Amino acid sequence: MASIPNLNSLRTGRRGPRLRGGRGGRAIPENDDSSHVEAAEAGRDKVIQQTDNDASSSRLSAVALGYLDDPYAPVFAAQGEQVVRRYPIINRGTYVRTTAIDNLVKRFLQHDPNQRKQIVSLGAGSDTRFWRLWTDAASASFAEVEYHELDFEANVNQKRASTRQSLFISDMTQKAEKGGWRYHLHALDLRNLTNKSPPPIPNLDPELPTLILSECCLCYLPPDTATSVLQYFTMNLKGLLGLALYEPIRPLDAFGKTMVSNLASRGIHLQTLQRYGTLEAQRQRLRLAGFNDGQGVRDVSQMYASETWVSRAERVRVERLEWLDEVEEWQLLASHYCVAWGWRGQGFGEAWQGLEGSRTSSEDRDDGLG
Ligand SMILES: C[S@@+](CC[C@H](N)C(=O)[O-])C[C@H]1O[C@@H](n2cnc3c(N)ncnc32)[C@H](O)[C@@H]1O
Repeated sequence: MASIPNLNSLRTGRRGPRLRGGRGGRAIPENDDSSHVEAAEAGRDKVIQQTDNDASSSRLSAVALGYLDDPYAPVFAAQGEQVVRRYPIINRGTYVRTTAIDNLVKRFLQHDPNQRKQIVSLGAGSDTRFWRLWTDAASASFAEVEYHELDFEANVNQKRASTRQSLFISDMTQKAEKGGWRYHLHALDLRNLTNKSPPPIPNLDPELPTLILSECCLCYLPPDTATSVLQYFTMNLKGLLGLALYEPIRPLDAFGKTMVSNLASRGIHLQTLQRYGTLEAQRQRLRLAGFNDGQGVRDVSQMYASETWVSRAERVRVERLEWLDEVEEWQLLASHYCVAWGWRGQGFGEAWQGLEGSRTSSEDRDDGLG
């Protein structure tokens, strides 16, 4: 399998300046080099932080066209951002990805409804799921929830400012709190969770059944770091534990190669894409990271075609929203993204039962695709 350079090996910031041998064996600090490396690293982080603008503008487009019902999305749009109408295949993809993860989360919340639960959203960016779910929960009386969002400080500061400035959001957050739903926003570089002494995540309760979400987040980390981040949670949380992730797959076919090179031209190297490029590799990855009681994975194209994920009525509704004549392109795009889920503990097995439908082994083989 082709490999890409491990950019993380260039990171020196957390270790302090490297030393190199001077004349006579004297060690001198490599300050000049390390400041360049740090600047390059900060630049790469910034590019990754800004990927949230794409997520936010895709969400706005899908909401404006009626794919998603999300009154909270405009609150977190970048200041002055206009709704840019995305291509129909992008809007449909945003719809499937959002509703698929919602489905996994709601099943988790509905299972054993009197049990207090916890959700940890990695790289949450401008995601609005907390408020959307709370609106549902208020009518469906789901369990009490501790909802944690983690992201880089720059993104968290922006989100915190938006939540404070918007009366609508602060009002909903307060109402949610009265109803037992608490929102926690943490500025944290996830890579620091792999340190020997990781920073604490305030109010994270190790005893609660927990669902971890990574919607296009862990894919920006080197695969080993992504695994270590997951292991931080599998080791520190004691009870039921589940993970739902969404990320691109199949980098090796013609479409995949174009996807990789388009991203590279923007300075984005999706580091897990090569290693976890197939459905089976995603399944195995979850197993090895400690979600070893069960795993499931479907690509977005399979999800859209399955009643388990998108009901017939929803498909009819979605297909009336706008004309999509690039059916082949849709299939291609949608087969290059997947949602994977895995768990430890019986409760998740029950909550997520039957989600893969009638999976055949050939569907998972992905031969020639990834
Ligand atoms: C493509 S955005 C997705 C945002 C959101 N999950 C969504 O789907 O709408 C990726 C997010 O992951 C965050 N992220 C990536 N690497 C991270 C890291 N090492 N620590 C914290 N956040 C990270 C980025 O800052 C960004 O907000």
